Amino acid sequence: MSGTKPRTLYDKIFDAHLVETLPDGTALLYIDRHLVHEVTSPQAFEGLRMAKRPVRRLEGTVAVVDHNIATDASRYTGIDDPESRVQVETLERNVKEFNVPYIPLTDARQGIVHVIGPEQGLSLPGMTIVCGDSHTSTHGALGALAFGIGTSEVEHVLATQTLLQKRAKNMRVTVEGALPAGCTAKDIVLAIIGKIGTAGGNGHVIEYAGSTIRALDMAGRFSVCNMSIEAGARAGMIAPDQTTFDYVKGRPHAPKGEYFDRAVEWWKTLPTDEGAVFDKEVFLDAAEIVPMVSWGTSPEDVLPITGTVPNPEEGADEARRAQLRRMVDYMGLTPGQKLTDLKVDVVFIGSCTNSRIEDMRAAAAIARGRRVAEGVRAMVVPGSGLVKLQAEQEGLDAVFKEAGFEWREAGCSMCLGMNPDKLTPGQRCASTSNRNFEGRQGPGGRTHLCSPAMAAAAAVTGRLTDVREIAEGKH
Ligand SMILES: CC(C)[C@H](C(=O)O)[C@@H](O)C(=O)O
Ligand code: SF4
Repeated sequence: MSGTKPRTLYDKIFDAHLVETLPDGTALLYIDRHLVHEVTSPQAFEGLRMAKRPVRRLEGTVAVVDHNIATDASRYTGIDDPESRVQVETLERNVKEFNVPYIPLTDARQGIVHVIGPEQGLSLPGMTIVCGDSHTSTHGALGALAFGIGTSEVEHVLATQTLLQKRAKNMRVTVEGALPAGCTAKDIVLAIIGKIGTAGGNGHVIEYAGSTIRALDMAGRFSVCNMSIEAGARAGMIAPDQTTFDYVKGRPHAPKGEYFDRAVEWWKTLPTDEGAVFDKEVFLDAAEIVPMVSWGTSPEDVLPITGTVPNPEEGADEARRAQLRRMVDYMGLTPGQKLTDLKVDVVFIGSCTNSRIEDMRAAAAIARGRRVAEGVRAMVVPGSGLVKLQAEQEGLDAVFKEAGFEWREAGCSMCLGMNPDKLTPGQRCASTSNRNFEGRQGPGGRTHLCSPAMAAAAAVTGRLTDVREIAEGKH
């Protein structure tokens, strides 16, 4: 502990969970919540089995399937792909054998691990939260320390409920001012990564601060923290405030009554102290943010939708020029081409970045009374069964279906090519997910990351579109 020295949100949660510091300076941290999915857990359970160890703290652990499952009715009749099938069946066997709490496919609460954690109140402010998944940073939006771990660490947490960690450096990204029309949390985080690059957060935990961040609802905060890993950071966090407490209150696993009030008292002590020093600080003026879209194959290769495809020959050095040439080629682009001239084949609205009810509403607002353009496949994939139910209660499914969108079951879906929802080679997709790597949505697929409203706009016009034109009645 650092006595009266002003501390950051990250330092406070880290210190509160410190079991001991090893001679080499590595910290042993207590882990409050361990989320488990089918991709990164098989060898971890196998390790326990071989060592004849039980899961140390069952009530701190919860498992769900999300990556490998289909998002149509075929999900209930078995998985065709052998690798996917083995992963799902293995998880189901493991949770039975080890008694781990499990949310099965047939349960309305099933969904993407980073959507259901907060939704169920399993992820709470002040917690340490881990999962064998890089986008665990999402949960940091609650004012928690949440990060992805590798499979051997999954085994360590299962066995001991602790984790060995090196303390990260503190970085603060401050965004100030009112968000311009047509812009969302997704545009904020794409703009941040565009500015600091995919290595900008290396070795750091990012705290997002400033009036623009404070004004975001929880869904927006999850979107921002979700992509911290795309900026190279270990985790992303936002200080808990009234927005957080209101979100958490009444959730199934959140503390109740007097316990909730006591928890809030502690949560209120977590925000970074006045005078705490950050190792790195970045500032953004919200007024400069415009609806963003990625054009290349890395999340830092983003541009305002009003932009044009860069000319690789203008790259700073030969390495960058070669990289730009490759991206332009892979993405099937011509330098100087207007981004709004790019025709899309597929639109994907979903993923742990943008599949909450607020995202569904934002996309539906654009879809309402319009039609998906000829030849475009547009799919909407809610992040959980409960998001799906809520959207249906609000009539959003009808809005989407009338407009020609597919309305699917919850899962990771086309965010990554691990289940039947895939792009075919050469297909161009406007996607609300978080990664645009080569082949990410299927071999040869071309991904353009954007917000739900921007993705819906692309669906109805058939090309990348400035959502502000829709608001102006141009489409
Ligand atoms: C499958 C899993 C390990 C992976 C991750 O860690 O992020 C996936 O969720 C992803 O988004 O690429
Ligand atoms: S939705 Fe995408 S990013 Fe999120 S956990 Fe699933 S595969 Fe990973």
